[in-house]
Amino acid sequence: MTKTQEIVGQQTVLECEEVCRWFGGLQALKGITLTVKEGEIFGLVGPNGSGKTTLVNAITGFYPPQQGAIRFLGEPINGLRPHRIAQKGIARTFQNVALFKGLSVLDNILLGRHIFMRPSSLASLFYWWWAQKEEVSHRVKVEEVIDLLQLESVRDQPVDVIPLGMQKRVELARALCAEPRFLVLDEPMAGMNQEEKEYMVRFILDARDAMGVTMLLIEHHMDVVTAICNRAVVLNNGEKIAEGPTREAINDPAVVAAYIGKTQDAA
Ligand SMILES: Nc1ncnc2c1ncn2[C@@H]1O[C@H](COP(=O)(O)OP(=O)(O)OP(=O)(O)O)[C@@H](O)[C@H]1O
Repeated sequence: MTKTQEIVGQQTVLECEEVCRWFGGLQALKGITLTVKEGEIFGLVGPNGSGKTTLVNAITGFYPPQQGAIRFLGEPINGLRPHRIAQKGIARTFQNVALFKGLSVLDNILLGRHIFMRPSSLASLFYWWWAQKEEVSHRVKVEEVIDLLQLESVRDQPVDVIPLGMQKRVELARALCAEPRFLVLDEPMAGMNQEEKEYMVRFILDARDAMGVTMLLIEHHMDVVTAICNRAVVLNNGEKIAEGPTREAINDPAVVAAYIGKTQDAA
């Protein structure tokens, strides 16, 4: 048994049941059902335009589903605003790097703590001693994550001057600082070279092991998906066409046909 299989628990963290989403006349999700267990790295794959990001946007509240149910730790979350879903323990990274240019790596990571910060800056002004204490606890978590993802050498640099591979790592760090129970990674290796990909794989596994976070991974690099995902679901044209242990799911004849079909369309 591999290390990955050993740490998968029995508790269901995320359930999607018959999730549907339309954009005007286009049905981007056609009744998607899936279940993610505690400790899993769950792969979500499929050709371009198959509905992966739409499903992630449904889970994280950006585009709530118009039909179906999404439950997090048994509690319905569809219909909640994105910030409420984040406060319940779901964090995400974005397909395109979404960092605050001009701010340092450290400040970008600190922003991951915003879900724990109190809304009243007035209270902080009067109770400055209390605010200082709070600031120290945020810093402690941030330092832990900087250490885990080996970002020490770039912590004070503006985020836009560091290489893309590191920017993606900063995004991962910011998401981990929210101490999520469930983390959605939307193409964390896009645009990376082989060496950067290998580093990122290591950091994702380290984060899962050190922080016990369950993950949903969208990824086009099939070598990465087979290496680190316990199970996977494959989408095509908004439908689930395969599901199961990763290697079995992505070698399913329907999946091979879907990818070949896309290649021919593009030719
Ligand atoms: N905001 C939107 N408005 C209109 N159509 C959208 C919107 N978001 C997604 N779509 C459409 O929904 C379908 C699924 O798109 P989605 O981005 O979820 O696919 P994907 O599998 O994530 O693709 P990729 O791998 O290229 O990121 C596509 O046809 C897309 O054009």
